Amino acid sequence: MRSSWADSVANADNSAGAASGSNTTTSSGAGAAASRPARSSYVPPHLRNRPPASDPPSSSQPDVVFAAARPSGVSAPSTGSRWGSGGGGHPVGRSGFGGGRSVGGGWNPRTGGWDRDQVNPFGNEDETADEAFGEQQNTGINFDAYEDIPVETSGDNVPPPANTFAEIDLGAALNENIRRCKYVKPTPVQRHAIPISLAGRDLMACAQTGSGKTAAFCFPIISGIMTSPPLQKPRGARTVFPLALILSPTRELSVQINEEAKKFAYQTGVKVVVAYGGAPINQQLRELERGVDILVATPGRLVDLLERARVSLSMIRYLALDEADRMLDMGFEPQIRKIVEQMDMPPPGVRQTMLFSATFPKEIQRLAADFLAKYIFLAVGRVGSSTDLIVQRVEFVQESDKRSHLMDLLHAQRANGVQGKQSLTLVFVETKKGADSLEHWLCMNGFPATSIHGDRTQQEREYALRAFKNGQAPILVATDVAARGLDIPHVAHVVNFDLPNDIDDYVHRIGRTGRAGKSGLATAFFNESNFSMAKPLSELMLESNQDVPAWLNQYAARSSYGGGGRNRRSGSGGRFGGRDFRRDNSYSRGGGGGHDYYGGGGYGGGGTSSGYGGGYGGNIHHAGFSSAWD
Ligand SMILES: Nc1ncnc2c1ncn2[C@@H]1O[C@H](COP(=O)(O)OP(=O)(O)OP(=O)(O)O)[C@@H](O)[C@H]1O
Repeated sequence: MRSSWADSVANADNSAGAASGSNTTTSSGAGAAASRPARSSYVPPHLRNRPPASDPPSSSQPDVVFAAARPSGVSAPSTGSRWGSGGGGHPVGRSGFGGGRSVGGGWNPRTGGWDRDQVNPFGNEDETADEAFGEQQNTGINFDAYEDIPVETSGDNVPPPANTFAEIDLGAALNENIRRCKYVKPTPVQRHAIPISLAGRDLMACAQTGSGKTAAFCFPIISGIMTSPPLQKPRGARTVFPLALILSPTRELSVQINEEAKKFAYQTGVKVVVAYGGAPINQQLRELERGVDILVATPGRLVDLLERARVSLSMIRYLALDEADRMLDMGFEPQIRKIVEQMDMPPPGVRQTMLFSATFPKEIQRLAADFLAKYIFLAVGRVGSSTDLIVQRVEFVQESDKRSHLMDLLHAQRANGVQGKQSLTLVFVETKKGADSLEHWLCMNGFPATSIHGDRTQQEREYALRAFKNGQAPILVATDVAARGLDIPHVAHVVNFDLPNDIDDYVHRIGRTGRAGKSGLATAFFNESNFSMAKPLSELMLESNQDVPAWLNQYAARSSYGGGGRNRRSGSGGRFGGRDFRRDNSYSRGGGGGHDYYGGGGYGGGGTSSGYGGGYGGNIHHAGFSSAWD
């Protein structure tokens, strides 16, 4: 562990220790597991060791909270205040401008006019941006934590990384928004990915959760649209022609990317619109008709819009898939192929394609290559690794003891002040039913909780997320619908109440904490039913400098390779095996019609476009760090 962030991690560690130390329901070894006491009837922790009358469960708090977690007359989320009060043009990048809340708009440098529809996504933040900048530069964001991360790039003629935003020519308006976002310097994935994308190259990028991938694909898209000459868009009856498409697997993530992209695109003249399922399509159609350059969408809603001929992809110049491995796994692949290959989108090589995720199993990399042309592979940290900003704990908890154990953790957090006003806990469970039932049980026991899963209406999902973010319900019980991409400040603790079957899902889940250089805590409940996860979990923990319990190592030793789940860690032949699949000697696609390949990589010939010229160009940058990366 490095000293720059050791203190904060140690604090989290202490609280975790306190949180788990009080518990006697967990055993600490596989051997101990065998001699576990018989199941006892459950007594809520707050009633234990107390006279019955002295501490009755609160009856009012749960009801209030439970009611608060349900929508009633929910209003649409506010995206911020309206910008400015007067009309008239204003120079791009002018600081300290306005901050007013009345109707207004924003300067559109692309049309050279005033854009009435533009909303100031920075709200009042912008009023104080000037003072804040320089004084509170990214308070709480510890970039030193990322400095040592090994970076691997492979591909032909990789553009050099940039160390500062100033080195990258993103344009004045975008630079101003970066300043408003209080981003002082690029994160490692941004340093590498932005110059690659600005050079027009396709990219498959893998970087740890919370390391700034959203900006890494948004900045080049916005900058590219800003600097290119305006295209004459066809005048289809009611069809719109976006120039960029950003696809993400969940509605909430699409909403979040839209909000981020709107900030980055503010006063650039680049219009961002979001379309996702579960929300009224007519409202989204009206938004689209007002103009769209960047369309952020979930696949299902986009297919709907394409089939209604309300969106055409014929002018797409940029395609970004966030959580790309998820987008190309079995659930989504047919829809993605339909959108990308069977509609009117320009082919690879004509459009520019960027794929981003924190995890990228090799079999998915192989599929993804179909969407790319002569691409550069970028890995910041090992592919699929978790950041060591997250303190990971695994505790042996039998199914029947999980609720009691969770309550112990939550009580200890309260006692230790870890769950202060702004400190949030995200609890992952396997099923939607399980989420409902745990939420209800927590509320009944005095813990303000809400839940998010696929059986809740979109309104309920958005309401739950809002209640969680604003601390009204500081415990969110979630299925995997909340596992990827969501950037929620102040999530201090992620609890894997039910472990997933796939180590990549675990990486994304715990990645909801420990973001942007902050530390976080993740606790997993493990029992015999998670046997297949023992090995990948212990490997992952070891790799991210965590203490692996001896009993977990014993389970790992007993488990066979490849058992259960998509265990790419074991399958890829070693802890540090996850990287560009093209470097794998066994890479052979046999006679396919791919667009891009490495010459000499065992590719089976017959490609329809150019081979990967110039031989293999792999680079590994170690910023003063020698690891087992090689
Ligand atoms: N250069 C920067 N300086 C400061 N903060 C940044 C910078 N870039 C991004 N951030 C912040 O870091 C946080 C995480 O970024 P982001 O959500 O893009 O992560 P991610 O890599 O996409 O994570 P995930 O894999 O979970 O989707 C966000 O709050 C974002 O505003």
